Amino acid sequence: MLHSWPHDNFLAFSRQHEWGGLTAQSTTLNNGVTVIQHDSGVIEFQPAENIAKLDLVLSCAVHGDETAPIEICDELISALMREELVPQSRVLFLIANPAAINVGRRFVEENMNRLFSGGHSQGAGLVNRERKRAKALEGFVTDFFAATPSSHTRMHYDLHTAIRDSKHEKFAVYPYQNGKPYSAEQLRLLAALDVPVVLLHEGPTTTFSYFSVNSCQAHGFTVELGKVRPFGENDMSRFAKTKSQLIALITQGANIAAAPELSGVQVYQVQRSINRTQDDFQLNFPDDVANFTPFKQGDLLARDGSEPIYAEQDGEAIIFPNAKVAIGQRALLTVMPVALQHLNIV
Ligand SMILES: O=C(O)CCC(=O)N[C@@H](CCC(=O)O)C(=O)O
Ligand SMILES: [Zn+2]
Repeated sequence: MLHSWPHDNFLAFSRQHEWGGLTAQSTTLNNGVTVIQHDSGVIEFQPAENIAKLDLVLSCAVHGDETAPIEICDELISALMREELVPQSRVLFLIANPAAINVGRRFVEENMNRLFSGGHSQGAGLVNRERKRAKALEGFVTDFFAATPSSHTRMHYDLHTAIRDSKHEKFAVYPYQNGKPYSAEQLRLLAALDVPVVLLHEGPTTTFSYFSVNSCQAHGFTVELGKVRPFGENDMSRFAKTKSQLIALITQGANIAAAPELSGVQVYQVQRSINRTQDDFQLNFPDDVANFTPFKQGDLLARDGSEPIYAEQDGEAIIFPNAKVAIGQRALLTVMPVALQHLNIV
């Protein structure tokens, strides 16, 4: 069924059609930009000529309560629709989970960011709307990147905010690279995005950003921009530098001066990804302990049933601790700082 198009706010439209399944519609703006609404929460901007040779995916609301990235994408989409911004790059915006936005929660039935790269099909016969949506989003991203030559720069920023405070307000998760080197240019672009701290995953995951790396050969990152807050409680001035860099990528492409030098980038290597396996999983530190808090070797971090979990080395720090995750899912990451010169960066 075709819906009035173009409507005056894509986020509101997407929240009205929260699980998608809509017929694609397109329009051409006065400035020659083609806009394709592939589905609810899936909108693509094609410049008349992709001068920048950058194909950029910006996703938000993989978790519905992480509102600051949703507000950023909403503002960028509206500015592009009003022709206040003229893209030189192809941009695909994904408002991943409008249903979770509508209930103000991380997810409705299942954590969408554990459903990519086949996660949506694990567990015999288990089907839910987040699994179907995750699979559909994989298709949109695959088709978006496949539509242009592999010589284009392919980038995917999956924009999040974190549940806890963090010693580093903004940081990116650099997904496992399957043995390929890390990109100096991408690290510098992240620093220019006001994201000077990077976490290197130690193996494959079922996150959205790893899907784009592993299945689309894109530069994909989970970008943590701040703290989870309800709509209207974000101090959007804290995201000004990030938003202006996103505008620069959209309007000038990745060949913009990725200003900051690598020397300003801090890198951590994930040491362990600790899953909750028992009903009685408890963290041994309070909720106000921030991401990147270091512990001493031998400190008790958590108990998984009767199994104690200790810090294995002095300075081992915690990331994303969450005792409420589903059984079998990640309850925390531990990381150690690593020197740039020890990494395979090109
Ligand atoms: O603050 C938290 O506990 C989680 C914040 C968040 O949603 N982080 C992502 C990280 C994904 C990745 O490891 O690339 C997630 O947990 O899905
Ligand atoms: Zn998130």
